[in-house]
Amino acid sequence: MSSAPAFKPFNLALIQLGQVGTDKDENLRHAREMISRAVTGGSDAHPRPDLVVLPECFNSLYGHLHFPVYAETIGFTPDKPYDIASSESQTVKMLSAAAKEEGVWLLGGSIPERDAGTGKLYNTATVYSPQGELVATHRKVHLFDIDIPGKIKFKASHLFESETLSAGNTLNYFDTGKWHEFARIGLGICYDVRFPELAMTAARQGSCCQVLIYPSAFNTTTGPLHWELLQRARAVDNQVFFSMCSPARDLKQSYHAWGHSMVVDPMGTVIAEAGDEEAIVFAQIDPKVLQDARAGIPVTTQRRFDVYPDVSKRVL
Ligand SMILES: O=C(O)CCC(=O)C(=O)O
Repeated sequence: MSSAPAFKPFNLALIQLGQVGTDKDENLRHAREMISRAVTGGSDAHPRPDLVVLPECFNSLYGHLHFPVYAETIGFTPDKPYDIASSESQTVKMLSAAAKEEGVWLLGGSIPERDAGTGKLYNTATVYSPQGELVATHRKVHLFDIDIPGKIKFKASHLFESETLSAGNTLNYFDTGKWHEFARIGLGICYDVRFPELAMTAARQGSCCQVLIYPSAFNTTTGPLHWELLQRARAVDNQVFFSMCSPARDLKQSYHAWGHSMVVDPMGTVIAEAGDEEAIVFAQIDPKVLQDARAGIPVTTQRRFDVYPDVSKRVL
């Protein structure tokens, strides 16, 4: 079991990125520009962010036909230093430089990744320290294959993720250690939010994350139904901060993202939310809200593992 990590107030910025098109260089250029804007765009109401987040699949069009074309080899091994200079990934190099130049923690959304050993493709999130180190990755664990008759069919359509992607098989978090330690942050990607066990394991005794952040890209069918509901549910049932960062909606592309990048506090209150256009959403994360939620509604000490199993028992 991990010891309880530090949790201090910090500022979060979600980039609801627009203009993601066919040109990867242009996608990266625009993302870089928006990272700068997020860092300098604070105000009295929204102080300079400590952590900036990009959405799912931010350097590529979304869909299984695009993943092999845009995929990059990352080659990250947990607990081993990663050499950015010899990375084969153009996107990793850009994100590392951006984090270092801006002096900010960066959860660099997700990108299609090709594993150098197996050749398999993954939907992978990467995280950078303000020194530009690649400190964590998360390969999407649950692939997005759904079929709602008459509404939306990703199964066997050009968007069906498992046509080309493989599922990750590890749970991941990162600590904002060293010179400015503020939280332990659990990772997931989009459809992962539908599986409460993943959030539960990250938030509870396995790792004690206080904040869970999932780069995402819901759509205009399931977005209005479940986007907010799922985030508030994961926040309340684990008494943690929960956030998903979406691309902006672009009706010129075949995939219409829902937008509404959001931050929810441990009581289930939506404390920040975008519309559907390009935007930067700022939120102040206050540990006292988590402490008060857990003190006032002490489900943590009231669970009845003599009646039902503790499914979060696995230690990350
Ligand atoms: O779960 C949903 O409704 C949407 C999931 C999704 O868009 C994704 O995983 O990319």
